[in-house]
Amino acid sequence: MAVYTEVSDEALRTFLADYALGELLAFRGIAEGVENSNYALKTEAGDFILTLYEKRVDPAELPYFLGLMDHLAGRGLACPTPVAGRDGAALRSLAGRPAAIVTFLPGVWPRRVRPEHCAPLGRALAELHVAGDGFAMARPNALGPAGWAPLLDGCRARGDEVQPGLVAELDAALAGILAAWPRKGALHRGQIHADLFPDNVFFLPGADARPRVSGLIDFYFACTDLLAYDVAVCLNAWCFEPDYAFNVTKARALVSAYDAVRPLSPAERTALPVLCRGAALRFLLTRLYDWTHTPPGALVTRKDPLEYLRKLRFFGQAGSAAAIGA
Ligand SMILES: Nc1ncnc2c1ncn2[C@@H]1O[C@H](COP(=O)(O)OP(=O)(O)OP(=O)(O)O)[C@@H](O)[C@H]1O
Ligand SMILES: N[C@@H](CCO)C(=O)O
Repeated sequence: MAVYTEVSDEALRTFLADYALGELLAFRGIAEGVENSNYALKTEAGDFILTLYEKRVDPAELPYFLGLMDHLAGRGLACPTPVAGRDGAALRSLAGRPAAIVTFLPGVWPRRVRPEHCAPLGRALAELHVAGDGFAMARPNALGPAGWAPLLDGCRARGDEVQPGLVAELDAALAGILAAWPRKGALHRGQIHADLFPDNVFFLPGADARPRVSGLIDFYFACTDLLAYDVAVCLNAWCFEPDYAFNVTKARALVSAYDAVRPLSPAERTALPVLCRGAALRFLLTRLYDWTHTPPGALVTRKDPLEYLRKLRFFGQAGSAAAIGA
């Protein structure tokens, strides 16, 4: 569940009085998501999402996230648009937490990814990268290569409880990835989503009944980093079957649709295998950290780290970019 902070009727009415959204018509907590408290809000002005930012979000970073969504939506990307209060500020406070209202996006995220989802996803990712151009703020990727060794150190004591030998395997993988990582300036940088998993991409059927992307959400890992790394995140999150087999048809659809909007440079294409290994390690490490640090009974849903060990091993032996659909 993801309603950590309860909002009383009275607090909500006082909060909404600072917006020009008309009367409140409906309000309910949303169970999905693990990071923040989310509410669906309906007023005379339409449908919105109210988010109360919880402990894992640094309030100092919220102007970047909200500013980026505003910039991308202004460039026509289907992402939530922050709604400003009467005083022009979108970032406010409610029930003792930083809070913001964003526009509601219609659509449903795919519970089971089909090949037909992958081309629209690739196109939407490239559109995000193109639309991010010109956004003036920057945010370093806290979960990028420099963050992996400290994360692994945090898992050292209990990592092998998840699988014997895991920590040594990850030490070796990390060393290999860092040695092969693209040097500074070699690949294009920009604003990336960095967590574009299926539960963050909404689809609706298009006129031809094929899925089309209706919205991208959850920009709270967004940062300024290698654009091709975002492609690597998507190859990890979208292109494996439930039995962990890599589906190269999905990968080709994703990469070629991306490439049609924002052509990958030869250097980006060549780097994709190591970027995929890095992305697999990133999700493995954050999952392993949560797995070994979350007390039983906590509200946070723990995700399986070993899913990403399999992906890391796959990308470690996959070899060329062609083998992973690029
Ligand atoms: N702009 C939006 N339009 C429609 N639904 C939304 C929107 N933003 C969030 N939601 C709904 O709220 C749910 C949780 O949102 P989100 O994934 O951002 O939560 P979170 O707690 O920050 O995330 P996570 O745990 O995935 O990092 C989504 O699955 C979706 O159902
Ligand atoms: N997408 C991440 C969770 C953080 O949003 C994962 O699956 O590990």
